[in-house]
Amino acid sequence: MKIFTHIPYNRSKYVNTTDLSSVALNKDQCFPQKRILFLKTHKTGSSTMANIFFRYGDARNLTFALGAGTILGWPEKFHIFHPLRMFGKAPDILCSHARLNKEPMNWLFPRKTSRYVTILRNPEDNYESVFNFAQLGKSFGLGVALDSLEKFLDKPIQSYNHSRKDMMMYLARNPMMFDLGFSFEYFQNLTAVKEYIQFLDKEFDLVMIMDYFDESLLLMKRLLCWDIEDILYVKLNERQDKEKATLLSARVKENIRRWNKADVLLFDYFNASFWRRVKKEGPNFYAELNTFRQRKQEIQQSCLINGTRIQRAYHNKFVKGYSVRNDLDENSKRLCENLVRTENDFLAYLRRKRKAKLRETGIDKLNKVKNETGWQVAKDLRYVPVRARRIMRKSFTSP
Ligand SMILES: Nc1ncnc2c1ncn2[C@@H]1O[C@H](COP(=O)(O)OS(=O)(=O)O)[C@@H](OP(=O)(O)O)[C@H]1O
Repeated sequence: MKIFTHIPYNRSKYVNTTDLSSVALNKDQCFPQKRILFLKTHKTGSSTMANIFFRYGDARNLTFALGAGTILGWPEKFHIFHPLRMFGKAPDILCSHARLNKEPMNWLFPRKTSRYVTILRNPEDNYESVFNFAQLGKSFGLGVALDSLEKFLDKPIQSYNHSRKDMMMYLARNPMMFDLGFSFEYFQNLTAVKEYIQFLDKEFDLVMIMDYFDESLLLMKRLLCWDIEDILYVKLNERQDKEKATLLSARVKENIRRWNKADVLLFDYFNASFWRRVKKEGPNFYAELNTFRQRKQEIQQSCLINGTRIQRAYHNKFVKGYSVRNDLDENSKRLCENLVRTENDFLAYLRRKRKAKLRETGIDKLNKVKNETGWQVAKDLRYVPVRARRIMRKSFTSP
């Protein structure tokens, strides 16, 4: 069976997209944008997003900013040296967990020629998911049972100990603002929170909302001048039902909001601006949304066997996964497998691909110090020192 109708990308069809400022375009014309910084926030559907970027970039041989693992220096603020070891050329796409740091990011992804995108989720569900994923109950000595969140919120930590070894503790309050580079010391400072949100508004070309994933993707598609085929996806990294606290009481929800007030202000601000933006897109937005949803359903039905299975996402984390149908032609099989590929697996593949590319250019050889055996292997240029007396005599003879 053949599934994907996507016309293979034809580079010559488009002008060089690195600097569009001098290109005159008709009103309806645009060029696919391929230089993207996706600021990956925790538990916001960001792995589903990363999968979209991985597939887009891989198909076009774009370069990714890659770290050694899933993160790029997180929880430290992003620094150029985090992806440096994987450099061959400036990356086209960054979509691994990296904590926002304006200057190095703007240097690596110039604002004029790149698009900045991130994603948020309503703070109640986001925090519940983060708390569970990061096993914060365990870190705070409250166990891993689903009620550990409620217990924690009854008496949350008063001060933060930066020296704790448990990295996930950094997500204990306002996880989205933390990922977006906001510092703890300002978490309880309303003026600072509001100012930082204004800064983020200027820094990002699009802030997606996970709760409206399809609408968000469509806005992104339009911003990046992509095709519907480029934003097809299946939901990745979904917790198993037994790990979800489905019925949070009104009290727990309210406490989540109070404890994560900076995230609440962040979400409310961008949720409102999101809907203003959708409204500006006009009625054809919803027609395209329908087309997208139909196509997404088609792809999911054609690619996957009904139902989910348990899949390892990280070393000790198991999430809902999928099985690809076994009656597909080779090309469709590969595309379907990529659609459901875990982040770690995709990253490992991209690192291998990068390494092979560097080897081709010779760059990786330059970095390697070859094991050398010593100069004794040949004797003809053997070192024979001139004795001091003979040099003296020679240097006094006239030319
Ligand atoms: N498309 C779409 N729509 C709605 N929800 C989605 C989608 N994709 C992922 N998810 C949910 O996002 C949660 C995982 O988020 P991340 O991938 O960002 O997690 S991680 O920080 O990278 O580990 C995880 O939430 P929980 O299941 O509540 O933990 C996923 O179910």
